[in-house]
Amino acid sequence: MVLVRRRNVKVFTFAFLLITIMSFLLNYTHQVTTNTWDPRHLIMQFSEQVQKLLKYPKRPCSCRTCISELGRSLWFDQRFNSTMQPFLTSQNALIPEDSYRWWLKLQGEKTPKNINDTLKELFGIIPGDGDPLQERGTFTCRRCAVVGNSGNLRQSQYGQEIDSHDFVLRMNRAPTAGYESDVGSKTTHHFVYPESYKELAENVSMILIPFKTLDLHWVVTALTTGTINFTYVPVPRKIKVKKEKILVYNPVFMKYVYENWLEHHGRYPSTGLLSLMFALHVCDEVNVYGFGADSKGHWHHYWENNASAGAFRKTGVHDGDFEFNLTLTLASIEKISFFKGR
Ligand SMILES: CC(=O)N[C@H]1[C@H]([C@H](O)[C@H](O)CO)O[C@](OP(=O)(O)OC[C@H]2O[C@@H](n3ccc(N)nc3=O)[C@H](O)[C@@H]2O)(C(=O)O)C[C@@H]1O
Ligand SMILES: CC(=O)N[C@@H]1[C@@H](O[C@@H]2O[C@H](CO)[C@H](O)[C@H](O)[C@H]2O)[C@@H](O)[C@@H](CO)O[C@H]1O
Repeated sequence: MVLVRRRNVKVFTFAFLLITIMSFLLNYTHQVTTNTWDPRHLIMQFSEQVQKLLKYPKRPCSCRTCISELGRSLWFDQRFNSTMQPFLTSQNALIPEDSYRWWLKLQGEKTPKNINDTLKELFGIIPGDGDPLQERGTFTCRRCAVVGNSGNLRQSQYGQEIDSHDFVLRMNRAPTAGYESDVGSKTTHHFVYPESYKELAENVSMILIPFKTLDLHWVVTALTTGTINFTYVPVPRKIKVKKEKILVYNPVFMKYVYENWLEHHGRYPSTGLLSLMFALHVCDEVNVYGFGADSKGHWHHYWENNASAGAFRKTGVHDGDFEFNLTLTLASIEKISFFKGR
């Protein structure tokens, strides 16, 4: 009797362990979705999962390849720093002195307000707890589309494909209405600075890229008193964005992009490069659309004939050629996919 009970306990324990290990391995890639109870099929799946697990003991995502998996390109591994934090939050709002000094020079602000007071005021109004996009609790494959503003999107018919991503990141004055078949209609995150602000749909997260203290202060006033209406050009006094939807790009991350990736080319990174680098650090798969100058090397737009498209080359604020080559290099090592448009 005791012997039979012991054997039952052993069988039960063995079955329990087998089921636990199997379900762990089957869940490991999230790719096994259909359940068939054919034993041969199960054994094959089991051995496939074991092989993957042995090859990549701690995969960060369930995509075919994950951006943050190192060991594919030395060039990439030497530049990519997964500890860098793309968002400025109330938790990391103490900007180190060297980063602050660098950032302060970007637009040569003459009499900046105290940065700590400004951030305290800002995070007293917006939550400052980062973005759920960054929460990596569940083991998934985050597919992101980064959509630049290039005229090469005209007649591209990329719309549906862009909208199929989990996250769609757009920037500056980029419209979708009227251009859906080429650029899509979905936006989850929109990068702006005061001078490029456009009204956003209610469900879109606004990511402010601050290039000066005044930009941070502008968010405060644009949500309250409406007192700032000019920086180096006129800017909107008020913005219609829910406080919970406002996120802030981290100046420390900006410096990292400038040093590690841009290798000090140009005065500071463009919004396109900042968005792309942001995506590399928060997404598992990144597909890039709307990047590429016209035949004169100017940054033409898909929705307008922008007369000042070449201004950045004259002032040297951005090194468009270096940035473009960087994007192509990332594509050549298959860290991103680049869609060149027309
Ligand atoms: C006159 C001027 O200052 N133009 C700048 C404009 C302007 O301030 C905003 O559009 C205002 O809404 O902003 C910029 O950029 P812009 O808004 O033109 O474009 C966003 C990003 O898309 C990529 N791009 C754009 C056009 C093009 N033909 N090829 C591209 O690759 C680039 O990566 C670019 O960064 C900016 O913020 O970076 C950079 C531009 O130089
Ligand atoms: C064309 C140019 O050099 N304009 C600069 C302006 O640069 C723009 O800054 C934007 C952020 O505020 C964004 O980075 C855009 O891509 C840039 O073209 C600023 O540097 C401004 C500061 O006073 O000076 C203008 O001459």
